[in-house]
Amino acid sequence: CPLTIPGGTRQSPINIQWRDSVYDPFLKPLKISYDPTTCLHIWNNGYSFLVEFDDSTDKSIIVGGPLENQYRLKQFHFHWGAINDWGSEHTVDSKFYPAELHLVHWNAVDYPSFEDAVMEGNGLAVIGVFLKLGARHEGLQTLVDALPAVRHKDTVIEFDEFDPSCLIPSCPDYWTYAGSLTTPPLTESVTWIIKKKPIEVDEDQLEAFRTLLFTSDGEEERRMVDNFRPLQPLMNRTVRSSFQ
Ligand SMILES: NS(=O)(=O)c1ccc(C(=O)NCc2cccc(O)c2)cc1
Ligand SMILES: [Zn+2]
Repeated sequence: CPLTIPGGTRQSPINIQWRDSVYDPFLKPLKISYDPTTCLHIWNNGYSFLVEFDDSTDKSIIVGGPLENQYRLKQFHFHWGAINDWGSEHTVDSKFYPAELHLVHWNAVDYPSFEDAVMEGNGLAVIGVFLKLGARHEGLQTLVDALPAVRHKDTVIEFDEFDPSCLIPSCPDYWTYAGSLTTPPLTESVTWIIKKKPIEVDEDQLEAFRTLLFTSDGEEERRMVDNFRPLQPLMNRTVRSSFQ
């Protein structure tokens, strides 16, 4: 079944060709309501650093946009480059951003667990936010200050009272398309919602991401950079926009 076999028909990331995206007037505004008390910890999983949330209730959810029902926030993480010329997973008109934020949600209405939802075509919804070089981002700084404590793979620290909506641009415009996870198992279960407007972060904040390591304590150090998947073919898909 194409849903679970990578090399399938709806792989991510893709290049978003602005002029080929189709305005869909029936797309609703995306409603985001996160409860900062659901924030649990930050951990370095050897691919990226993730901030994980308690997803045992509907306290932190998104609804609307292209989604049929509400989805629960499970974690967010980033992808970035060794230098500012690349690092994002998606591109816009073939332009890379230096980093990209992914807020990962799962359909707890139709499925009993994240592990089940990840195998279903409508199981996940990921909000993608581009990061561009500019002013220092105060909300991101609380995260950056915690990174030295998760420098090595498989390290974790408690992290609470963080509201990730501070990392999402207020401009409501987004693109959306049917895609997949961008790391193994690459399952084709993601409704992607890519915000049109990037957030601004400064050079020191991007450099802080690059001080993380793919490797565990005691192993030969390998800097955690360029943790983005190559672009995948669009195949028989249309990217819709919520804006004209
Ligand atoms: N970069 S991404 O947002 O596409 C992405 C989001 C989540 C995950 C993820 O949760 N991987 C772990 C996983 C996957 C399938 C089943 C599991 O139990 C865990 C991977 C990539
Ligand atoms: Zn990701």
